[in-house]
Amino acid sequence: MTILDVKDLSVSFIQYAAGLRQQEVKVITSLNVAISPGEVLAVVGSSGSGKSLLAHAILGILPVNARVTGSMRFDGKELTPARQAKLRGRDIALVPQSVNFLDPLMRVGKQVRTGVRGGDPGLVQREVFSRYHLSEHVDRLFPFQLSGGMARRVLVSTAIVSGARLVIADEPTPGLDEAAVKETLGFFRQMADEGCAVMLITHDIATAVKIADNIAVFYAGTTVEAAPAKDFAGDGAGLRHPYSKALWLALPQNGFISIPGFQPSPAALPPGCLFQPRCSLATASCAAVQPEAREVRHGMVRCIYAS
Ligand SMILES: Nc1ncnc2c1ncn2[C@@H]1O[C@H](COP(=O)(O)OP(=O)(O)OP(=O)(O)O)[C@@H](O)[C@H]1O
Ligand code: NI
Repeated sequence: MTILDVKDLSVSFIQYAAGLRQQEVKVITSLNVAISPGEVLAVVGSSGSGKSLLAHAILGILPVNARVTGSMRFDGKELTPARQAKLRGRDIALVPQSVNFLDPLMRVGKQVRTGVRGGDPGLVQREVFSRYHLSEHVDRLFPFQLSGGMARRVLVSTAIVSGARLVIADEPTPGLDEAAVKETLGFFRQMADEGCAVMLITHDIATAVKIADNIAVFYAGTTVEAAPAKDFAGDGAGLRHPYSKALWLALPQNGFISIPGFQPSPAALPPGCLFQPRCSLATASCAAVQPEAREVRHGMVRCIYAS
C-alpha cells in the first residue's frame, strides 16, 4: 500500500529577464516516487538534480514563483495546498539538512515538547531523549550548547514525536563522523521498522544501499530509475539505467570509473533523454523523445533500451 505517490512532477520558476520580461525556467521535468509505510526510500542524485525541491514540493513550501504540474497523492488523495498545510509537521515531517532550523532562543526540550502529538508532552519528550541517548540535562540546553551529533538527534526527536506517517530527511548527516552517520541512519531505519514511511535524501549511495529498501535515482530533475536497493551490487548488472550504473561504478569501492561530461543545467536541457549526450549506448532515437517511465523487472526506468 502506497502512502505517497508522486507522478510526473514538474517544477518551473517564473523569473524576470532583462526588460521585465517574464521567463519560465523548468528545473524539474518529470519526477516519480512512490513510498509505502515501513519502507525507507533513498533518493540519490548529484547536486542540482532536484532532491530538495521534491521535498519542498511535497511539503508545500516552494517559493511563491514556483509552478508545479503533475500529481502528488498522500493517502490516496491529491495533496492540495490546503491539505499540505494541514499535514505539514504532523502527518508529514521534515528533518532538515541544517541544524539552524532549531530555534536558537528556545531550550531544546521545550522545542521537542511543543511538537508532541498524543500523550503527555513531558513524558514523550523524556522517552524520546533517552531513546536517542540524550541525557536529562540536555532538556535545558540551548541549540548552541549542543554538539553536531546531539543537535541531529534533537532534530530527529522532533520528527518522531510529531507522530508523522511520512518523514522526509534532507541530507540529514552532513558534518557528522562515521559513527554518528551510522547512528542517525539507524534511527531512520528504526522509524520505518515501526511503520513510518521514510524518504532519505542523500548524495551517499554507498550508505543508502545499506539502510534503504528502495532507491530512486535522479538526474537533471527526472527520476531515471527506481529499484530495490539490492540491485545496487557487484558490477551493477542488475540496474536498469545507464546513469544508475555509472553512479554505482563511480564509487571508489567499485572501480572509481567516472563518466565524461556534466549534468545539464535547467536552462539548457538537451532534447530527448536528458542523459543521452553522456550515454555510451545512445542512438538517434534517444535524442528524439524523452523516454516515458516504464516498469522493468520490478523497478521503474526511463530508458528505451532498458531490459
Ligand atoms: N528558487 C529557485 N529558483 C530557481 N531555481 C532554483 C530554485 N531552487 C532551486 N533551483 C534549481 O533547481 C535545481 C534543483 O535544485 P535542488 O535544490 O532540488 O537540488 P538538490 O538535488 O537538492 O541538490 P543538492 O544535492 O546540492 O542539495 C537546481 O538546478 C537549482 O539551481
Ligand atoms: Ni538539496
